[in-house]
Order: sequence, then structure tokens, then C-alpha cells
Amino acid sequence: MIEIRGLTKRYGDVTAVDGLSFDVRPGVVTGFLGPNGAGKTSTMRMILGLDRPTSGSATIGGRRYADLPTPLREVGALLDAHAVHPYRSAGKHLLALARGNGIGRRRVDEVLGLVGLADVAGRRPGGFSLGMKQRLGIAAALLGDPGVVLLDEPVNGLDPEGIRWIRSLTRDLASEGRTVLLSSHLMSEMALTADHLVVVGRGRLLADTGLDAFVRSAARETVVVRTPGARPLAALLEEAGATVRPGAGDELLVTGVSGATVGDVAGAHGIVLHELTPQRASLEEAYLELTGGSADFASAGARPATPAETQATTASMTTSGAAR
Ligand SMILES: Nc1ncnc2c1ncn2[C@@H]1O[C@H](COP(=O)(O)OP(=O)(O)OP(=O)(O)O)[C@@H](O)[C@H]1O
Repeated sequence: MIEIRGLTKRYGDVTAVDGLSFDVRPGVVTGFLGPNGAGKTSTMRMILGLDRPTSGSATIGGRRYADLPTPLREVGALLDAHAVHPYRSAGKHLLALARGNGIGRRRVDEVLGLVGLADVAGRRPGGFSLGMKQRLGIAAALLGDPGVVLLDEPVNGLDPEGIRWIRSLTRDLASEGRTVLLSSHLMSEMALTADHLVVVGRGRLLADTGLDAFVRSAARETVVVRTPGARPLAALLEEAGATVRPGAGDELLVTGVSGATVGDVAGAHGIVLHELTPQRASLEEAYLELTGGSADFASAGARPATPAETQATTASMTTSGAAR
């Protein structure tokens, strides 16, 4: 279990991490999600004792990383896949790491097999593809058979096969009871991999919730209605608690009530409907809405959420979210 309490990191004027508190529990994959510059890497570096918090704490099983007696056997991490010796063969790189930590040669062969690099163990990582470097970095992370695994953006730059591999590896690690924290800026990836989500923006916690709860909160339905009786129907729906906005052409966009309710209200008052289409916001849209106001570099066309929207979404999504 990783416990983050009031974790804050300032680099000069920049507050990279701003009073973060959350737990990462064993047995599930926790997705650490946020736009570029949200503070994910800084948080992971503090968990690993590579940076000192300005205030607050990050502990693993109740201890700071620096106080762990055998860190490599307790925590494995992949922060930067390029950070390997380019001229030492993959096998020798792992062997040197193993020897320095009292780990035997057999484990080196095991992890090489586990990540699918057994055949290229004699080759230098300088010539490896990004995917192979990621696999080597993961092999190094797993060398000590650690109970806690941290992977920073492990799918970045990988092809679909590599992405599938990371996904099944992390799920396997969690099902073995390990604590797995996986960072990404891609909601689509986390939706397929994570059980639990910790969403950050500008160093602050935006959501700490089970994936299922996030999906349910995201699924805010808009009902598209076309009817010759737009004016009376809009009035009746508003009476029933709906919010009604004009859409394209003669459409009405109805939120706050279900498609069935719209149909029932129209039927009860003899109003003819030409169209009744419930539409759900995608997970990606919900994530963008949640983080939009906090993106460092919002891309053209991505509408940042208004403060009121962000507040409302945060309030509904910041739940304790029991681990499955
Ligand atoms: N060593 C540093 N010195 C100064 N500023 C830093 C340093 N490390 C990070 N930052 C700043 O802190 C903020 C958070 O960066 P961080 O890398 O933790 O975010 P991130 O969520 O991991 O982003 P990305 O997805 O782009 O990797 C950014 O504004 C970044 O520029």
C-alpha cells in the first residue's frame, strides 16, 4: 500500500504537486491520470525518494522509500525507459543490477523470459526499439519480485501489441496481490487497464474513484428530441425537472431526465415525436471535462470546463471508492 498525505512539491515558482492525498491499494491496478504537467512524474519521483517533498509525505507500507531495508525487493519502478546503459548488453545490465542488490542470476533469466527479451539478452539496448527498452525497464523493475510496482507512462510510443502486453502484465501483477500504480494521460488506455483511478490536474486531486463509479458518473445522458410540439414539450419537460436547450435545426437537447421520461411526458400529452435519441458522453469527454480547466496546454478545440462544471464534477467524483 502506498500512502500519499498532503504531498506538495514546488520547483521555484512552479507548484508541481499541490497537497495530494490518496492511497494506492494492493490487488488492483490504480491508474494515475492527468494531462501533461499535472504532477504525475513528480509524485512518482517523491514516492521513490528521488525528490524530496516540499511538505507532506509519501510512504510505502508505512515507511519512506529511503527507510526500506531492501528497496528493489519491495518497490520496482519504470520512470524513463531510455535510462539504461546503451553499451552494456540487456542481460549484463540486469545482472549488474541484480548483483548490486543480492539477487541471483536465475531471477535475471526469469525476468528476461517474462518480458520476452530472452532471445536478445546479449544485445545492447542502444539499438533497441522503444518497445524493447520499455520491456527491459520493466524487467529491471520486476527483478526484486517487488510487492509494489510503479510504471510512468509505460504505453507511451508503444505499438498496439506492446500496449496489449503492458495491459495484461499489469493486470497479472495486480491479481498476484501487488500494488500497481500506472500513470498515463490517456483515459482510453486507463479505461481498459485500471480498476481504480486517481485523476490529477495542476498538482491537485480531481478524482479518486473506482473505474466503474467514474464510468457511471460520466454517463450523463443527453436526449435529442425532434417534435413539431417543441415549445409545449420543452415547458412540460422543464416542469418535470429537465433542462432543455435548443440543438441543431429543430432539435431539443434534454438533460436531467431519461429518454423514457421524455417519451412518457410526450405520450401523456399527445405530443408527436419524430426523434428520441439518448446520447451518452464518452469516457474521454468526461475526462476532458474533469481536467479541461487544469490542462497546462489546452489544445485548440478542446473546451476547458467552466469552474462551476469542474467543481460539480469533482464533487460527484471525489469518492473514497472502495477497492475491489
Ligand atoms: N525538476 C524540475 N524543475 C522545474 N520544474 C519542474 C521539474 N520537474 C517538473 N517540473 C514542473 O512541474 C510540473 C509537473 O511536472 P510533472 O512532470 O510531474 O507532470 P506530469 O503529470 O508527469 O506530466 P507529463 O505527462 O508531461 O510527464 C510541470 O509544470 C513541470 O514543468
